[in-house]
Amino acid sequence: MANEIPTKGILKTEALKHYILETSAYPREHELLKELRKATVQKYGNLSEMEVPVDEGLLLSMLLKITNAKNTLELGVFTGYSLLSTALALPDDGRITAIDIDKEAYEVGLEFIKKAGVDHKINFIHSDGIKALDQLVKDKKEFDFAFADADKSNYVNFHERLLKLVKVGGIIAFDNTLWFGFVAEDEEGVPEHMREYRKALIEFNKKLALDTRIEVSQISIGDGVTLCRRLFHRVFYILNWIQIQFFIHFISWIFGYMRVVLNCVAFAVCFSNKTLFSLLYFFSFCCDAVDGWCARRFNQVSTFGAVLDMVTDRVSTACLLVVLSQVYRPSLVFLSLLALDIASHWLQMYSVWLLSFVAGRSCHFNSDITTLFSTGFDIVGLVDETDRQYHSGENSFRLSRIMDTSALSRYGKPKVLSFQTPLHRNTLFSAMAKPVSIEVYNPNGKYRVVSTKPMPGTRWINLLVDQGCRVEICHLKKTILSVEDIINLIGNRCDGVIGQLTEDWGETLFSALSKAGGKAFSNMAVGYNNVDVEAANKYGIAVGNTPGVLTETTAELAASLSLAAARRIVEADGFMRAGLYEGWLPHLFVGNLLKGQTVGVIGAGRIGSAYARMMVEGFKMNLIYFDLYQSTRLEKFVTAYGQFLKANGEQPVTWKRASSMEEVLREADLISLHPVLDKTTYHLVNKERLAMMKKEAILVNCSRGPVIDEEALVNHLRENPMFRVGLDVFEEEPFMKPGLADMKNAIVVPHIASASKWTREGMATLAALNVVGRIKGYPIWSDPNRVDPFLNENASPPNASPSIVNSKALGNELIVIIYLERFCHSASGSFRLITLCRRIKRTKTRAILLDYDGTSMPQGTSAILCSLLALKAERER
Ligand SMILES: NC(=O)C1=CN([C@@H]2O[C@H](COP(=O)(O)OP(=O)(O)OC[C@H]3O[C@@H](n4cnc5c(N)ncnc54)[C@H](O)[C@@H]3O)[C@@H](O)[C@H]2O)C=CC1
Ligand SMILES: O=C(O)C(=O)CO
Repeated sequence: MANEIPTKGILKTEALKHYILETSAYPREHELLKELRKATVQKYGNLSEMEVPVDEGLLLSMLLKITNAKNTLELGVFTGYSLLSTALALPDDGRITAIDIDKEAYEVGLEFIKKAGVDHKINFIHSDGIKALDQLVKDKKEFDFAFADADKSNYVNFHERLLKLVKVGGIIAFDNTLWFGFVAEDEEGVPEHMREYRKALIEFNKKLALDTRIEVSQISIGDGVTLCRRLFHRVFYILNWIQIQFFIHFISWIFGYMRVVLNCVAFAVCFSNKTLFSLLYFFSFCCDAVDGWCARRFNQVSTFGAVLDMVTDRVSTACLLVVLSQVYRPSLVFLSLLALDIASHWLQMYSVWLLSFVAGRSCHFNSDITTLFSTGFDIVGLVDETDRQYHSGENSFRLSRIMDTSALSRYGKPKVLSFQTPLHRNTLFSAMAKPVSIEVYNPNGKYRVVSTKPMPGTRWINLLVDQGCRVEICHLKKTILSVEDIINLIGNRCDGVIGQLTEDWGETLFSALSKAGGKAFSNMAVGYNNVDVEAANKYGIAVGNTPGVLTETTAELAASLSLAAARRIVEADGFMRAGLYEGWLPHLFVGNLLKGQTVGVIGAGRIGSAYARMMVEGFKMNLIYFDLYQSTRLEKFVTAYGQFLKANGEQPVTWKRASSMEEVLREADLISLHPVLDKTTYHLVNKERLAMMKKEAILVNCSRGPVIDEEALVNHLRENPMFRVGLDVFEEEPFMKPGLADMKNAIVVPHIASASKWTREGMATLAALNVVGRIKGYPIWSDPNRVDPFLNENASPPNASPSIVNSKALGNELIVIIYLERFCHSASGSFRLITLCRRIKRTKTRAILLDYDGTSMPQGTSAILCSLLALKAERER
């Protein structure tokens, strides 16, 4: 009994603990964790209780994912249950520094860690905890997350070190902080061998509760886990080493007053003695007053003020020296004043180091303001003249401008700044109230490109950085940025912005961008109804969009909504989850069969055509479409597919180009809207047009919300329960018109039609290339329907902007794109290609030759070679 360890858990009953484990923990436990648990019990028997319990392992895993931790520290590994849980939760490039004095136990788990294929994430340090932590502190390592489960009597010491190692906002988790529940029991009832840790943990818990550097949450899982979120701010001072103004100010202020007092005393003494001395003292006193006035009046901004301040300062000291040496022994006076002066300067200089000593690792000094704003310091002390120009690479910042709230808030991260005047203090505090977070890549880049939102993938960032851009990504926790927010982001100097369809890009923003020297804006969207292109033209700013890359993804969502509406999938899902399903019934959720019915497409552009092809080919539907232009390729596709079906003895599909939209509405069973949103398509589907549709028709909208009059739609849905809609977009996003959410015959999703990983990464890439292309003066890709060369991750993109919607208005040069496939059918095609290539060469037009797979051929490839390649490719097909 003496060395037995009670089972872990502080819950009311064992049964409750088992309930938790059986119900939610064991079913979710990774197979290899299960095996590791068994192996630990086999080797360590009852001591295996030292291992992290399963539900705690799941908590750790979730915490790591929620916090996007990448670099973690584990202190006390034992056989590695929490280590394996962590390794499984971290991304592939995540890293764990694991420290334990017992290598043998670690090796028990290593086998399973290797089996899981996550051993590359672990750096095991076989060492005593304190020693290893000290070394990490010395090496200036930084972690997102730390898990401490080692010698409990050392928790206080671990904590101090971990606070230096875990970044601000990062989490330190201490295990066993309720020590089998013994922390709340009298010592007598606690087994002797467990008393030492009980005592240490009681002390430790008290300390944590009072520690202002952290936020604490005590979790009653296992035998207690305490989560500490590091709050302690890193202090960052921009210093001008010659004038450490903040401290000089503070101390010279004290000494200044001391001098005034001294003067007064001396003045009083001397007055009774000699009139001349009194006059000199009086003069000295005046000098001090002028000194003070100068400091306030000019705030040391103007050189004149600073010089005057300095001169009066010196004169007043000199006067004091002269006067005092008349009264007392000159050498004594001189020496004591000199000592005072030196002491004051010494203090001024060293107070900064003193501060750094007090703040420890948290205090950093630098005069590079770019680093300051990009490294995420929480407190920034500006210790300098307010109008100093800071340089960092090619970026320069005027501190006085940064002091302006709007400019400051765009840098976001620094929250508190030291200051020289109340004016600045107010500005800085109002900036603090509005924290914005900006992530910066390539701080020394030549061109400043701002993205108003983080965008998926990293290729777009890399491409911008490769082209010499400093990339600033706004992480403001606000879904829709206001015009003001974006003006702040643009700031004084900005070459280009990547924005979102939720932002209002009109006159105000284009004017601000133009003033900041901007040349390009790109929507991360194909639709650009949020952009006033005329205003952009006025300021000579290129407007980009991202066509093509989202065609199939968007069409797939339209198809999904069509099926979900036709087969009532969402309604049925809700029914099932509500526990209403009692067994199969002939009438249960009967919907529409699509095969053989007519699909209507309004707006048969890229997405509309792709959707039509999916529905025709996938579900053998007949097509009726309406568009301002004929879609020959779509018609050819349906004709060919119809012939194929016929040849196989099936009912052929048909197509029809409607002469009016109404014709589509009347005839189709399923209608999908894919036009652009402009004046002609606003409320295209209104009350009257809804009434024209079949009572059991399905309407899908993956274009833009205002294409449908949503209020009229809600009424129509209410009056026609068999009419169904699938909506991805809404008239006043993010809101739905009253009543829509209650309609069972409506399926609503939050504007996710283009939300596939590949597409969103591609959209980001196209948007970035639009912007950088224009900044660098590249020509514009003339075929936005074929943007594949820009999306090929294995090749450099062509030196062009993929899609600029106002290229004509701006008079930009277009790139001529030659598709080999168009010329490769015959020798005559090949000859035409040679002629074309020669002409292009002669006229010095920029041209890009596209191979079959969409990759661009090296510039300057000879025409003959191209045609040979074309012929060869044709033969291989
Ligand atoms: N919900 C979502 O997440 C997404 C929505 N969209 C929306 O879909 C729209 C279409 O995108 P794409 O197919 O790539 O553009 P697109 O330009 O290839 O196709 C638009 C088609 O609408 C036609 N059109 C214009 N005015 C019309 C009118 N009054 N009546 C009938 N047809 C008209 C045009 O002739 C063109 O064929 C975008 O403008 C965007 O607003 C696009 C992608 C994703
Ligand atoms: O590209 C667009 O227009 C979108 O709606 C993005 O999903």
